[in-house]
Amino acid sequence: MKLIIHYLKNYKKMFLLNVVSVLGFALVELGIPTIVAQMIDNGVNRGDPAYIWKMGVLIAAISFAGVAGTILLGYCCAYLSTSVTRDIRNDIFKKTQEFSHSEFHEFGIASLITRTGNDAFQIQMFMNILLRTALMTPVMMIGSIFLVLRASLSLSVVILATIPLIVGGVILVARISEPISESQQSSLEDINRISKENLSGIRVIRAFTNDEYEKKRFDGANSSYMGNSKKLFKLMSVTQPVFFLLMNLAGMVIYWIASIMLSEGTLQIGELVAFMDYLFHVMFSIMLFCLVFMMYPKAAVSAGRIQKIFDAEPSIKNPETNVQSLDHIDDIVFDHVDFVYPDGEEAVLKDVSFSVKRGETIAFIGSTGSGKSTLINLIPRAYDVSAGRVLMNGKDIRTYDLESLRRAIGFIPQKAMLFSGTIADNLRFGKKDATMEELVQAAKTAQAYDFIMEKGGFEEHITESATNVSGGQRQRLSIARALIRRPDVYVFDDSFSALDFKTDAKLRRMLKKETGNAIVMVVAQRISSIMEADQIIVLNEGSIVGTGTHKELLENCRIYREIALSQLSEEELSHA
Ligand SMILES: Nc1ncnc2c1ncn2[C@@H]1O[C@H](COP(=O)(O)OP(=O)(O)OP(=O)(O)O)[C@@H](O)[C@H]1O
Repeated sequence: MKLIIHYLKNYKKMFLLNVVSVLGFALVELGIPTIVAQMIDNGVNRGDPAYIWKMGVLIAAISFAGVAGTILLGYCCAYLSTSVTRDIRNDIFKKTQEFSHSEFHEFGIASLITRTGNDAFQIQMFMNILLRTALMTPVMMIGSIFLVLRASLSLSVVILATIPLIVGGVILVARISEPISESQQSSLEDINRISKENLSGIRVIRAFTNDEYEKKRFDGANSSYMGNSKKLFKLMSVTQPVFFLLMNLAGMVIYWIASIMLSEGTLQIGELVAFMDYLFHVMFSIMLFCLVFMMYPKAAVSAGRIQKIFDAEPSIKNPETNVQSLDHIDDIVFDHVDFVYPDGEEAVLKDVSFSVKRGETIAFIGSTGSGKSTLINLIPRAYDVSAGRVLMNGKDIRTYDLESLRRAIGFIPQKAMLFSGTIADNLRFGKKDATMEELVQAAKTAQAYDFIMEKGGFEEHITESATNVSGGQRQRLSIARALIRRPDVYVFDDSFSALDFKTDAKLRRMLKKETGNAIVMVVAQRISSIMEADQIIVLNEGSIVGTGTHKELLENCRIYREIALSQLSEEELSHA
């Protein structure tokens, strides 16, 4: 509720209109039975057609006002519920943009998608009912109970005795349904996660003929969702008839008492008609109240899950005071850096120190899992160091404005990620206003120009998940995308791995010219990709075990020599 009220504050005028339409609606609904009662008792019973006509016209006029009020109410509810849901979705998206890797890891992508889609939708449904009924129910209930009491005190006793039974039942149903709703949402999350994994990994699944296993896995999650939904439906299907039964029993008792009162002359027929109308309104209000109450647990679970996103504090953020913009990067220094993943126990990087300055190329090599990607991920602050410091221009990178820091870095990730759209759109992701000349130049340097032309040019479409380009083509496009930015620092995280040796060599030669005055940081598995670097760092289990040029390392670093020997012939090595 706190979440909904918070967002409703932005729509005060519309909310006020909603309140007015509710009051109008209630006035009409409660006014008509009183007029009908007078029409029967003073017009029909006394045979006064003029009075009947007068009252008839009044009822028609009020009914029209009622219709207008109902339409207005529907409009206000739809407007408010859809607008608030849109705002919630926008804010979830905005918030997740601030998340660092840790928060994505903590929530999980499938869960974030479910929260943005289904959870927000649950709130929309709930709000729609809430806005119709939350205001109307108390007004109608209080108004009709007052009128019922005024019409006949003895008949009212029956209604007043029924209300606590219904309200108690509603509270019980809500208590039972809350944990079921929670499990239902989490099984929906499992369905989303498995679907996502299956659809994006369909080739691997087929190659390993795991279709059956995956079908079972999906069926498991789907059946669990069905089981929870069935429990909720069962609960509702028992609840509604029980409520109706209670209402009908109350109605029967009322008719029985009323028949005695009519025969004694203590009740008039018009009063009975009005009374039954009020009774209907009391019961109808309670029914609506029940509906809100039954939807509440589901919406509360969804709101709680969304609130958790809003409450999550991004672990990487701008400094609170003295934020400095980083307009250029002259050097990068790692000063005794240690790093432990948030959910890890052991340090993945241990006492790592090195420095690199403009115009230099530094390379990182080491066995898989030695910490190369982790190390370079510290540069754009995907994570922050656990101990030590990363310095740029002599200052800790945590003192710089995060956006300006990331703008100065051209990061080419291990897994090349392209977006659906044209090739030009993807390249301009690096620089929105890049000219065609800039696109061509970057594509040529990244050795992508020829295949772009073969594919039909820069306006050719990249499909979802970039399935219409090969792994090597994806890598070259993501290199071109970074080149367009002309950043101060290039970070290549194993970005040449899918290229053949010839293209790799040609690309590096072209890159050298393009990146001349920048800092270039390269992670690679191939010695040939890094042997010309000014400085090579050899990592082993998170620690630096060698630093130097290719030649120096061949002489004094055993691990480097072993890697080199496994890839190059003695002859190639002797020419190094
Ligand atoms: N998000 C994470 N959470 C916890 N541990 C992680 C995470 N990412 C990586 N690791 C662990 O950190 C260590 C270093 O991983 P990293 O990816 O940096 O190695 P790498 O040298 O780049 O390996 P590769 O050459 O295979 O890419 C590994 O033991 C890995 O399991």
